[in-house]
Amino acid sequence: MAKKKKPTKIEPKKPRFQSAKAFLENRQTQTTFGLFLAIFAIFLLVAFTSFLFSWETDQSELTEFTNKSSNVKNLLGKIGHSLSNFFMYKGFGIAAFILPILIFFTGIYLLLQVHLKKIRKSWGWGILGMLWLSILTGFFTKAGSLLSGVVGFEMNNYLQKFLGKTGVLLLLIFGLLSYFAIRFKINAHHISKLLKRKEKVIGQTSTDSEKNATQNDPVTQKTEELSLKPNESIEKSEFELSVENLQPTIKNYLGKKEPKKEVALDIETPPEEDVEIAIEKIVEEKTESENLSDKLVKDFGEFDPKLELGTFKFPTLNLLREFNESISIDQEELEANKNRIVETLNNYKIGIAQIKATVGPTVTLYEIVPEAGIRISKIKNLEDDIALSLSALGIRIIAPIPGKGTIGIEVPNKKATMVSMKSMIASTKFQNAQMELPIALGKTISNESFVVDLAKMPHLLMAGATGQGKSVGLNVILTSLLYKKHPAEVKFVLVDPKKVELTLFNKIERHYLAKLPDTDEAIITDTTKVVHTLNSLCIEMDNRYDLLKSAMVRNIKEYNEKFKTRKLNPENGHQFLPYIVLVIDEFADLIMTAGKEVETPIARLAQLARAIGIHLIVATQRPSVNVITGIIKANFPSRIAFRVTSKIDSRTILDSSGADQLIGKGDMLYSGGNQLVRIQCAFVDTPEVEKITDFIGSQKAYPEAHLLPEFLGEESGTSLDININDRDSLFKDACLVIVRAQQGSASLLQRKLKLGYNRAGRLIDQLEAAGIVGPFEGSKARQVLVPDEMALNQLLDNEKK
Ligand SMILES: Nc1ncnc2c1ncn2[C@@H]1O[C@H](COP(=O)(O)OP(=O)(O)OP(=O)(O)O)[C@@H](O)[C@H]1O
Repeated sequence: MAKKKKPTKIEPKKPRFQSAKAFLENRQTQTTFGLFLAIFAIFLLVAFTSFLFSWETDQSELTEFTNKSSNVKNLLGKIGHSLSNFFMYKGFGIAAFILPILIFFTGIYLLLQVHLKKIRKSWGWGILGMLWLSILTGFFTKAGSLLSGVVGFEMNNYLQKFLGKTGVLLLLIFGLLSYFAIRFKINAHHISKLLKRKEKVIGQTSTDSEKNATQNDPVTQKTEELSLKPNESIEKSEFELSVENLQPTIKNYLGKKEPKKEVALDIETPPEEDVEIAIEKIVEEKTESENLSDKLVKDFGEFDPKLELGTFKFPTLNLLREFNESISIDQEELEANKNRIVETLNNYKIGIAQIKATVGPTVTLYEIVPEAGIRISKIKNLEDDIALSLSALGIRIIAPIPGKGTIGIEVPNKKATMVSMKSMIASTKFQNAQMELPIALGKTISNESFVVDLAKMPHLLMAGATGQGKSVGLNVILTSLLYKKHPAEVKFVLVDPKKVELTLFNKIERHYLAKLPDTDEAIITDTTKVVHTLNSLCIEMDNRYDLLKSAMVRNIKEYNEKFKTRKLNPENGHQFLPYIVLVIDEFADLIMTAGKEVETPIARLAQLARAIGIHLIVATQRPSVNVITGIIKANFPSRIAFRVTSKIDSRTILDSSGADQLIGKGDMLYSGGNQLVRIQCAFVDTPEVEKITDFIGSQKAYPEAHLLPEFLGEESGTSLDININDRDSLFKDACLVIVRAQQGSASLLQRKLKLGYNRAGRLIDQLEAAGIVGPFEGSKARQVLVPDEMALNQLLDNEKK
């Protein structure tokens, strides 16, 4: 639409006109412009009409345009007069009246948002008409006449020099006839038909005998018949019909040397010269001048996922506590540490060229430039000795500091400074973070706020011995997201086997939590539900991949952008996809009770879920290899280690030592792939979290928590008539374990076969059905009914018969 209006302004290749284009396509702009054109057209019309009567008297005033004392008679003043003078006198004479008409309709079309294709055509014809009319008027008038205007007269004059008067006249006639021919699609047939119609009218007044003669003339009769509309029936006498059938229609075609095939096909058609083919009017298929989704966006604006909770208010900063966070630099402490470092290194014959201290919230980094020729590994090997001589816990030596040619020695401060959540949330870095899921973790050693994007991580593994700040860390992550993301944009799935850590988030269930259908509590505390939820998330993941595929995008961000700009039809199942953050506290506990049943879906999610916006945060107290298995580790490139008790644990989490030298209380190492960063985790207290969840919880919420797809897990069957073919693939192994141990317990199977509780329970049921173990006996293990392996084999063989 706008293309026509101002083509130069919306040149699509030039992105700098993007905003101008948006401005021109804006509904309000178009309405205003349309109104302007309509009013301007009326202005011109009045001015032109008035000009017809006043032009001669007003002519002298033209030079006095700015002179206030001079007046014109034109109803629309000097401007009206000047415009009329320009378009009529100097332009096209009375033909200029076409101009306001064209402008008026353009304005109306813009107002009504009608397709502008038609008006484009009208402008073409209008301008041609204006030229033609002005030449015509110029033909009959003298120079200086208002009828033809200067343009009309001059053009006429010019043409006459080449074509002569008669030539110009013929040209004008030709112009007029071609106009009718093109515009109204008039051809020779129409004219002949018209003439015949006239004849017919005359015929109606003639005598009966004449009428019969006409009827008997098959040619006339046929023409008339065909010129009738198809639904107009005419009664024919038998005579007429027989005459019609007798017509040797083929001869006419042969005479015209039509190709044989066509003759054969058209053999039934009446004589050609009289047949008029009714050409169905070509209906031009409606086209849209702009992309429909653009139009939708223009009319309704972009889709706003936040609209349903449009009044939602983000938690305010004053809900968070303030601490005294100014780091006090203890000059004496610094000096003493420096002296001891220099001394210790000198004892080992390591000379120092330069030393620099950076005081962080919990540790101070001494950056050392050793003298030339000193081997870095030598310093690294002296780590324990230096720590001893500095008599401090948690010395960490970074040799060399990546990206710098220096060696770092981190020494804990005597007095650690707390990093409050408030300072993190208020930091410009967090506030201005253009991230999908920004997390304000804490402050680095150089006191910089450390903000990371969970969406880029894309999953986070968190470990640390008990009491070192893991739960606080999880709360920091969740709080960061609550301060930055609208309930429509992110949903949490919380797994908390300890049942205490994340309970506070229950208050925001209908805002931020996701849960399985038909469950009461959104926060998951029992293992069976965890397995179901993980499998349900896998289904959600598959569904989301299908959506991405059908939308032809690569990730959730592109998908949501496409959805927002209304390029995806909700009727085809498309919807705005919120990010899903799955938080699992006490992962070790889960792995112990459910084993592979949780490991497999977690690994699957971790491997595939990044593109579709499902992110995992897994926390564990026990960073042993049977909890953080290779498969889990491989899929969690981002890891956080709080203080752990051994170097081995540190290696399990970070693939390097260091976490064992941390000082606890939120002191942590963050590994985002290849580099370790020491961070003092922000501190958020339970009362603070409570205030935030209260603040959010008291606001208008969705009717229910975000529902995950239903997962129909195979519940542990209790029916004893289990089909042999439906048995678990590990049934044989389970039989052997039970018979050998002579103990019918599910936990034995769990341990020996590394199974989850559910599966082990199912196996026991199958064993009972097969008569290998006895019925359930409360807390006691079931009785084993098969004494040894031989008896077992016999039993199983008998079953097959
Ligand atoms: N970032 C921090 N800044 C200051 N103190 C902290 C920080 N994080 C934790 N602490 C202190 O450590 C204590 C224990 O933290 P937290 O409850 O997070 O430990 P945890 O690792 O979750 O322990 P557990 O595994 O037993 O639940 C807190 O009560 C607090 O006093």
